[in-house]
Amino acid sequence: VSGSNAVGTGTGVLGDTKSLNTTLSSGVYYLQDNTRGSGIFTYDMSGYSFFPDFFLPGSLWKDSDNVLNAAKDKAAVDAHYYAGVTYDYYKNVFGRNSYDNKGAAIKSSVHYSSNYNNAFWNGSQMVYGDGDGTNFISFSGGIDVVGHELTHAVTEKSSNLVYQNESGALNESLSDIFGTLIEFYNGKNPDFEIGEDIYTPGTAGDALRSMSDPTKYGYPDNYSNRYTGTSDNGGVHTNSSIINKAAYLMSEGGTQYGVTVPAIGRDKMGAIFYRANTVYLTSNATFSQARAAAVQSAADLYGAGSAEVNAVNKAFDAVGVQ
Ligand SMILES: CCC(=O)Oc1c(C)cccc1C(=O)O
Ligand SMILES: [Ca+2]
Ligand SMILES: [Ca+2]
Ligand SMILES: [Zn+2]
Repeated sequence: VSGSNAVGTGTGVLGDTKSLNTTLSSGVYYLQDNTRGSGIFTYDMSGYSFFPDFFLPGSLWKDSDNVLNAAKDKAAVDAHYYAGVTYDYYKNVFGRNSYDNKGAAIKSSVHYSSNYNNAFWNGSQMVYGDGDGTNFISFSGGIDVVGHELTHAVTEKSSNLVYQNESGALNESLSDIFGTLIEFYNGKNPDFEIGEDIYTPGTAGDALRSMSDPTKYGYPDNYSNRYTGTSDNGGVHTNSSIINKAAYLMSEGGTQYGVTVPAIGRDKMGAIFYRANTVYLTSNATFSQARAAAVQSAADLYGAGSAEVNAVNKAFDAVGVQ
């Protein structure tokens, strides 16, 4: 909408208060943030569940008084706010202007379908279900989830890794890696777990996936244990854990299967994977090619014989990827 920039307040999925960039137009406030790129726009799908995709993005979220503290506001508040944090991360850390590096508008729809236990990037926008309330609550309540979804768009505009088999697992891992780095950038209860804030509200301490110990949830932490079947596009949400573990080890250090990996820290790990995604990886990359891309990226950034290059090699050794 055309109008004037405003700042509202909102209550998030977890009950936390945050300020929101909104737009005032003809006496109505909209979740339209004009301060970032070509804007961040959050829409309402109102839980409509009959062929919902036909109705995406839904209606631009409107509010009467710029105070978004109602129950139905929470998912929209977090989708909007965390999209802004994700924009800020890519802009401030890598100088990237939105997911396409050309300031593309960022669109999110919340209350997609009903009891919908998923979140996804549909090729044009982010879409968030509210969960069934037992297995999941509103997906936009997890900053690592929001960062994960928008990173699918970054990847699509960069390596464009094909969403199946090893390239698909790499695609998924990049989303988990940057979803996590965005969670650390935001600075509130950061961890190397995925989706912990919106998974099983009745159970504390669990998550969808763990980067530090994938086996906690039955996922592989080495290439020899990879899934080779056809479900989930050839195990993209399973085999991603192999690369997630390598990224975790590079960042935090550790030893597994007799291989000790020295820590280089989150920022350098992020810089290496960002350069791999934007400079070296091709759409059909294998895990082995991802290792080569990460090694080359580390060499470019820190020198061929650097401690960072050594850490990358050791991390991929530790997960059995040559
Ligand atoms: C951490 C975010 C995530 O994994 O979202 C998905 C879910 C919950 C189900 C199916 C696909 C995705 C995805 O975005 O890969
Ligand atoms: Ca997390
Ligand atoms: Ca839980
Ligand atoms: Zn994903």
